[in-house]
Amino acid sequence: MERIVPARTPTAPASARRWPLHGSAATRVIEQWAAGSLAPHTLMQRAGQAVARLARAWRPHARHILVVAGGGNNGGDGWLAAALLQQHVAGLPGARVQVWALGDTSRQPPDARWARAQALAAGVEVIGAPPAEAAQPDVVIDAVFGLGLSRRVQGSAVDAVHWLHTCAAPTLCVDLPSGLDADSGHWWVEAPASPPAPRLTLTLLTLKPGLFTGLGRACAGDAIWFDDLGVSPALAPDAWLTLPGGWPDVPALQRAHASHKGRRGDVLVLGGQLPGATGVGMTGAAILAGRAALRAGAGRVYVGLLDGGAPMPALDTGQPALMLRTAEAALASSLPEHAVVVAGCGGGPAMAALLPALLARAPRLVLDADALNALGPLSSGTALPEAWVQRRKAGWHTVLTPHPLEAARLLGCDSARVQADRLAAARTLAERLGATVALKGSGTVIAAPGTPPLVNLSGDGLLASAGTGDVLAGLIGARLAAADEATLASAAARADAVAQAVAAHGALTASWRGHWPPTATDLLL
Ligand SMILES: NC(=O)C1=CN([C@@H]2O[C@H](COP(=O)(O)OP(=O)(O)OC[C@H]3O[C@@H](n4cnc5c(N)ncnc54)[C@H](OP(=O)(O)O)[C@@H]3O)[C@@H](O)[C@H]2O)[C@@H](O)CC1
Ligand SMILES: Nc1ncnc2c1ncn2[C@@H]1O[C@H](COP(=O)(O)OP(=O)(O)O)[C@@H](O)[C@H]1O
Repeated sequence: MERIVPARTPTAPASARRWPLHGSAATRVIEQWAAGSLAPHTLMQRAGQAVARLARAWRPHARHILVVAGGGNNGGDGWLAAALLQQHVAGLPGARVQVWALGDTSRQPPDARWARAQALAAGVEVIGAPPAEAAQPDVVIDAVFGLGLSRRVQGSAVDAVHWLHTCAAPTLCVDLPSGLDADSGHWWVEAPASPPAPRLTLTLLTLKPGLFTGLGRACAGDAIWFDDLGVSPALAPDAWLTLPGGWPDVPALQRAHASHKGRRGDVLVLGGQLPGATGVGMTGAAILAGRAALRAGAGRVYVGLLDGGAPMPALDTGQPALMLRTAEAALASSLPEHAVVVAGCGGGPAMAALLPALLARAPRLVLDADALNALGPLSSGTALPEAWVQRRKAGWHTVLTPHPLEAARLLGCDSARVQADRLAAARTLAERLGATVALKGSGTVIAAPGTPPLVNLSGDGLLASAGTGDVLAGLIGARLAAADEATLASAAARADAVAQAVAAHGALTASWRGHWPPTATDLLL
């Protein structure tokens, strides 16, 4: 059994911290393959044992244990855990193991029927409704739905799932929090996704993508544990969960004595509309991206501001090393050809006019915010603009960093649709544009053509404030600027590089100990 969340900060090389993610279809194949080579009920026995072991380790003094068991094999895991916990607490004062049984037991699959028989033989108490408020259990085990849920919850299970998500007792979820879609992190029931009590999830056999993106992290609780039930899946993963370290590599920079700023890579940020005639300024966004690129080790960082008729600031007093200029001046130079261009942060509508030149000139281009909005819908029914075709032919690198609404605009749908299947949304955009896509949010998904997507493990809700996306864009710019062309040769390598920057960005809040949540500027201190 391994704890995946909270993650330990990696010190190992980039590839050391990655775990295969298998969706429901792949997990079924693995389950069938394993079940075929093991004695009957072995997998469920191992699953029930793992659940009981973790429940005891987490709440060693629990005497009143409630298992909420559904009608399928997820419920089976719960029934077996109840049998084992009953044996453990039997004879202790106040001991009580109850199973709130849902579903039609006459339709239980064979493994679950066997597990239920074990529990009844062990003497667990079966109940048909939740315990009264006054008799709150010390710990609850959520075994209503696991892998078998792929549509809206119906019937009596609705109330049970709602109860589970509002009850005040610590809750251990078996395989998946009931209500969560294993593949997408979509939530299939009307109930608060963030429960009030401490909870953890023990996922079994495989790690499922839905636990780590969308609403997965919010529903799964403070910790996610994994038990492979002794089975090593010989099946290619649908995606990878990543926590790459190794960047920025400060010791390597210290060792590079003969280095100079020209070797560390240049970044040009284009955006940051100044408050001109419209009175609306977004200069800070470009400054944040520039500061982040500099902080992360880029040798020279230029910020080209969209002037909008307002006077240019002479410098960024917080980071005077940033070289400020107008966007026009930046574009009149050769910077777009040789620097990594990060375009769009606070760019406003003026970004649209600059975009064609950037697409045609910048071999390494990161498109964020208003640069994405300026792209317009790139729905599959229409031909891609010629500039995209040419970029692909030339093997140029484009990174898109949409948040869900920006992704929805690009896909011509709404953000709920994007959030309902973040992996699919990121993959679609990446394949369509031949680009690397970082779909931001809880569990940022990094997708590139022809390679399984990556789901980032670092970061948390402390990042949910204005400007943190600009910081990420700057970090990605710096990461690309640090790479020589050979190391970005494949789509998978480019995705890895972007994933390193996303992981470093998420890690910025991990050590935050301030009284207040950090602002985007605080992240760069
Ligand atoms: N076999 C083994 O040895 C191992 C199994 N393992 C465990 O099995 C789990 C998968 O079990 P599973 O395939 O039986 O699915 P599960 O999550 O229990 O759901 C099925 C039940 O839910 C019901 N139901 C579904 N949708 C519904 C809805 N919308 N609204 C209402 N009801 C709905 C459905 O009812 P039905 O659709 O049949 O009417 C049925 O009763 C997996 O997550 C893991 O915990 C692992 O430990 C490995 C070893
Ligand atoms: N709950 C969360 N968990 C992890 N990361 C988050 C969460 N909320 C926001 N973030 C991250 O914060 C950043 C916000 O970016 P964005 O929405 O573009 O903000 P802005 O445009 O104001 O800079 C993204 O990198 C996103 O992944």
